[in-house]
Amino acid sequence: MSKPFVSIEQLAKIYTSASDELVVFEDVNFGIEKGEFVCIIGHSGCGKSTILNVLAGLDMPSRGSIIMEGKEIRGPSLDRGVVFQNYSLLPWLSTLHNVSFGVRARWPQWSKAEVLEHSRRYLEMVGLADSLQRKPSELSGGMRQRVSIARAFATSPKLLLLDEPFGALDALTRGVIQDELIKVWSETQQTVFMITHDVDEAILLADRILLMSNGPRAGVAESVKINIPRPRGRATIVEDPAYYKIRNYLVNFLVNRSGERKTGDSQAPTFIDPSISGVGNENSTNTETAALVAAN
Ligand SMILES: Nc1ncnc2c1ncn2[C@@H]1O[C@H](COP(=O)(O)OP(=O)(O)OP(=O)(O)O)[C@@H](O)[C@H]1O
Repeated sequence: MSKPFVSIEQLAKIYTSASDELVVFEDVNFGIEKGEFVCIIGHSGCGKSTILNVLAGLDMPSRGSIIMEGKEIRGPSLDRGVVFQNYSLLPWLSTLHNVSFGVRARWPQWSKAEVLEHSRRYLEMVGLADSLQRKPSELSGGMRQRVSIARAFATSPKLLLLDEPFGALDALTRGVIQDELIKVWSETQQTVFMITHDVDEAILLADRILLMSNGPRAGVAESVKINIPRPRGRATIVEDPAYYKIRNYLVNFLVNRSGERKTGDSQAPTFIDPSISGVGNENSTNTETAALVAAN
């Protein structure tokens, strides 16, 4: 069988001190297909950001490797774009130049006009056409995160890594930017790996959700297929018959099963399709439980 676009193989992260050894996660194996939107969910400290940082080339695993298009990831590259929760914009540059900075680095042969036109187009997609000349300090948190998203997509990375990009935003802004992310993603069909603590956000955005067991010695326990048809919208997705089955399944895992240890974990995570009859009928529909999980 051919390898997926990105292949995470036997990944482990271990911190050692003079007196102690912390195995954050081990035997992590999964693949990401080209054009796929994959979300990863798990309780705090299980190692989600570490996995994302290894994918970005910003951290090294203690064991195992990540192979992208046949080549091992060993450092940062323009092939991989990252959006962090804290925006990380350059404060002295305007909105437009925060985006064009990356675009110019990506396509050095382009003329200045081409670079600016391309950057402007992505800022328009996220609703910032009227704020091109503003500095980050003159933007709200939501607007700053839109700039980060435009900047990441504008350089057309082969893999886009989103580390809880909406974690610091209020619920209303978060919803609007989720819609914008869906719009940009459906226009570009880029491959996305995203960390979120929000079960509803993951169902809205993902083709597949990876569920991590708790650390230490965390692992990717299950891979949950989200077969709700696209386009998806926040208002309409709840009407899909599969929605609550999937949601219940995820909440049940996080509340009741994420602490379970699997033995012989070295294989791919169990593949689950909660829309199939008999799967995901756990009784945990209430919003409070989901909010609790989202906050953890
Ligand atoms: N330099 C370090 N030395 C020791 N332990 C570390 C170091 N960096 C991270 N850790 C530990 O690694 C674990 C995983 O951290 P990571 O940030 O990847 O988790 P996470 O799942 O993304 O958490 P959260 O959801 O809270 O962001 C944590 O327990 C953290 O304390």
